[in-house]
Amino acid sequence: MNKNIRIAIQKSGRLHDDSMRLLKECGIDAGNSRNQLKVTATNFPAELFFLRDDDIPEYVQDGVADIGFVGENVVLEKNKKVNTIEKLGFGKCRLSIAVPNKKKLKSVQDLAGKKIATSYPNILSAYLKKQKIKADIHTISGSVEIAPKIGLADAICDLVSSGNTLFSNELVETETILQSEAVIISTPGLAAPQQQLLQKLLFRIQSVKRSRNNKYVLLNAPNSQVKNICQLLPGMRSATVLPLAEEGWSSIHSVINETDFWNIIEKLKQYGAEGILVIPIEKMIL
Ligand SMILES: Nc1ncnc2c1ncn2[C@@H]1O[C@H](COP(=O)(O)OP(=O)(O)OP(=O)(O)O)[C@@H](O)[C@H]1O
Ligand SMILES: O=P(O)(O)OC[C@H]1O[C@H](OP(=O)(O)OP(=O)(O)O)[C@H](O)[C@@H]1O
Ligand SMILES: [Mg+2]
Repeated sequence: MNKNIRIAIQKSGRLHDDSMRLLKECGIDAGNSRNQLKVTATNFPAELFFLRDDDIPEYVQDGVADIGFVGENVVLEKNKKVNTIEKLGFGKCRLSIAVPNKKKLKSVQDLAGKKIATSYPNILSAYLKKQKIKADIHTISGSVEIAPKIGLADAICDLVSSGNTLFSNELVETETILQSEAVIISTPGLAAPQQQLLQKLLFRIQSVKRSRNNKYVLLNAPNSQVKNICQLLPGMRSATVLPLAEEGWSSIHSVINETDFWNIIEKLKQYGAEGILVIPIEKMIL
């Protein structure tokens, strides 16, 4: 019986490096795996399969791989029988409809009877059906943004992140169909040993994600403000307060969420905090 968990990762492309980095931060090392299609991790019972991202949902559905790291956009488009387990926080993008900026196609309704080029025919057709619009979907596997310019389509439906590709092809986004990021998918009916390994991996991934979203803060504050500052910085259980050598002052240590960071820093300054240090956290285990 296989004692390893088999993990499908994109071979090359947008998700490869972030997937490998995440595994590494979870203590799973695949050594120098650049040109191999299958490697065995050295310090975790895992095998990594390097595949085209389009194939990952099917391999996971069929149990060839136990789990896979892949974009939600691909999971929805392929519509295979897999379970989506966890968002990974990278590969963030959106699937949008865009039209040439000189054309008068402002709303979705204007797409009726038009030709739309996309690599996501299933997601697009479900969306158009929901909007009760009949349009002609033209499926292509890449370079979608060029389609209107070469007379292949009136509009496109493709992934957008910075918007640079749309801009340089004189396209404007009119509708967002889907927000996407990389996720873990798993095969239905995962065997017990692999289920245990998946739980172990998820525990590690959640600790890494939490640490990426939080910062360790150290600061000095007058004793009169310690209570106010501790309310602002509740930390994991509570802030740590230590006396400074200088009478009347304390050092406060805590953890804050990245998204609250600047708002809280401003308030800390108002409470007289000084010498504020903000330090990345490597792992965060509750
Ligand atoms: N511009 C982007 N910004 C952020 N994430 C993106 C972007 N474009 C795509 N992604 C995410 O990364 C995934 C992989 O994108 P990539 O362009 O590498 O795919 P691909 O060319 O189909 O690769 P493959 O050779 O494996 O088939 C996409 O499915 C999506 O989830
Ligand atoms: O909004 P932007 O930041 O410009 O990103 C969007 C582009 O990124 C993706 O392609 P990618 O660059 O991965 O190349 P590919 O088409 O070869 O997959 C996507 O298909 C868009 O073309
Ligand atoms: Mg692909």
